Amino acid sequence: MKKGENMRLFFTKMHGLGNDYIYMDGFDSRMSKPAAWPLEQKGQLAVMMSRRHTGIGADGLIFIQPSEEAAFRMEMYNADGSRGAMCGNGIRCAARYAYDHGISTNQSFQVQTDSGIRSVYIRKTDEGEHITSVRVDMGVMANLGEQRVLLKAKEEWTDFTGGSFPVQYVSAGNRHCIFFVENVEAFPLKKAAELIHTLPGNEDGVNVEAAAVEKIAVTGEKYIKMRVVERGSGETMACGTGACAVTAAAVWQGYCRYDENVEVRQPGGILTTAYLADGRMLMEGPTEYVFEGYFDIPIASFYNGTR
Ligand SMILES: N[C@H](CCC[C@H](N)C(=O)O)C(=O)O
Repeated sequence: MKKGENMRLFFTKMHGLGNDYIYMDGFDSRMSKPAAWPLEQKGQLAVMMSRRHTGIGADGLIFIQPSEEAAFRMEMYNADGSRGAMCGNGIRCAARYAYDHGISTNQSFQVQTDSGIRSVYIRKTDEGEHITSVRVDMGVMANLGEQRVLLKAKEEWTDFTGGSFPVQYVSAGNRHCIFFVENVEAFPLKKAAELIHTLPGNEDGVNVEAAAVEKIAVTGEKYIKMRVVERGSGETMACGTGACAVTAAAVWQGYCRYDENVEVRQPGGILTTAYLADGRMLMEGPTEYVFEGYFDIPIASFYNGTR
């Protein structure tokens, strides 16, 4: 391709609970093998395409790439161009895409991620006509320790008086920091996330959640309410790895039990998780197509990140 020319990039936009990503298919013969593109350019592309006004609009960009170890390899970038190691809503959508496009012909298959191989299962209606959800074995959740953080009320924080909060760090293949709070909606999550990012150990970023374990009044059944400010994407409507991390933390803190299904309710909808006694976390939830199309970028802007 010559300087001054456009490069045409085909994509499919999908979302899981409103956590929306642009998917680019490295198996698609119309594309010039994105697996070979330099990482920096893929990050720049994520920034350009994710912009809500001048791009396609998304929380990030996910490449579905050929793999020697699994049906495909998932390579994810946040909206700010940073690389993400794992994405729970993303892996469900990528798996759904792979099944629908013949990349896997089995309903059960494996996906390679930057934090290891994950097993996925495409669940269908009894007649086998429709896909109802995708379940993922999210692997082992690692306890990265607890900390007490002081959120001081700043003058401009008129709605928040501050306080000292215990937080739980969890790796769900990516890093999470969880505040268990009384009122998830009222908690100043953005401010809390800003503070958490300044603490030692979080230099490379961290996904920050506010969560509460609540009960359905009539049945007494427990569920988790959660909001998230994601590393590299800001506040999103939902986070799959976040739901898993919060479920593990709720079990460690004694709010929930091993081997029980837990509903994690987020602004974008509900995910079901189950923390198995053997340490694995299962996550199941919906996947939706939004639209597909192509994105033309002038080759020059691809190399300097503008559009
Ligand atoms: N939304 C995602 C997480 C994206 C990962 C990310 N923000 C990071 O760790 O850099 C999820 O459903 O799990």
